[in-house]
Amino acid sequence: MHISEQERDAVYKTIFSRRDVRSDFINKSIPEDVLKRILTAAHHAPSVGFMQPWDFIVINDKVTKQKIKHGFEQANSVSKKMFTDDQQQAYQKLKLEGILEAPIGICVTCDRERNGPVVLGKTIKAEMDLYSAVCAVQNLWLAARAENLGVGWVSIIEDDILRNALNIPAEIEIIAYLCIGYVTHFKDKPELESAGWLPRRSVDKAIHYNKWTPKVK
Ligand SMILES: Cc1cc2c(cc1C)N(C[C@H](O)[C@H](O)[C@H](O)COP(=O)(O)O)c1[nH]c(=O)[nH]c(=O)c1N2
Repeated sequence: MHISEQERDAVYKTIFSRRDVRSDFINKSIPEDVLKRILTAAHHAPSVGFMQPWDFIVINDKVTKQKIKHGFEQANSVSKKMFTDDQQQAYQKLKLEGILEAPIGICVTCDRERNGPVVLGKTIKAEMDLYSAVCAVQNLWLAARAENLGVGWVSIIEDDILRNALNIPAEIEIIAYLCIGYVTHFKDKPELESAGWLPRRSVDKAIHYNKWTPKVK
């Protein structure tokens, strides 16, 4: 199947305008068919040995979200103290989640035992199932952007909070908690860039030919 120039441009537009959304969610529900499309896109991610190790828990219950928000708050206050005094000042101004504002949350999990103990492509590097589940997250993130839905990844939370709130057994790995919803707008730049936390690194510094070479940050 040939991809036209216009279709190619739409893919790049989606990639470059995707944002991690925390503060711009609006109170508008996501139609079932739209949700199904983005989850189907996630489900079509590449996976080691075609293992498809992911599951998607859709959270729309307020009490459950409140438990998760509380878990974030606890983890965030611990996290803040890990930074230098100057960084702490900047850190506390950042909004790092939209758990209650987003109409739904999606927890992406990884069943490491799916399809048995020996998996094609995972025989030497056991962590490949986890990376596969992250590929599903990225597919979801981009599909959501193409649907004009914002997504925010919340990783400042202990797994046990999500396990208890969402009934996730110990043998299932937690990959991501995502907040999803329609937004007032998509910001032009990452919030951490606008806030002066870190600049975007030049792509040329990330590209190496033939061997890894140390480069300035
Ligand atoms: C694995 C992982 C985990 C997190 C994130 C991302 C990823 C990939 N990001 C979002 C992150 O800050 C953001 O992607 C970068 O700042 C770049 O911004 P854009 O995504 O381009 O808007 C994120 N953001 C946030 O506000 N709270 C969080 O806990 C996390 N956790």
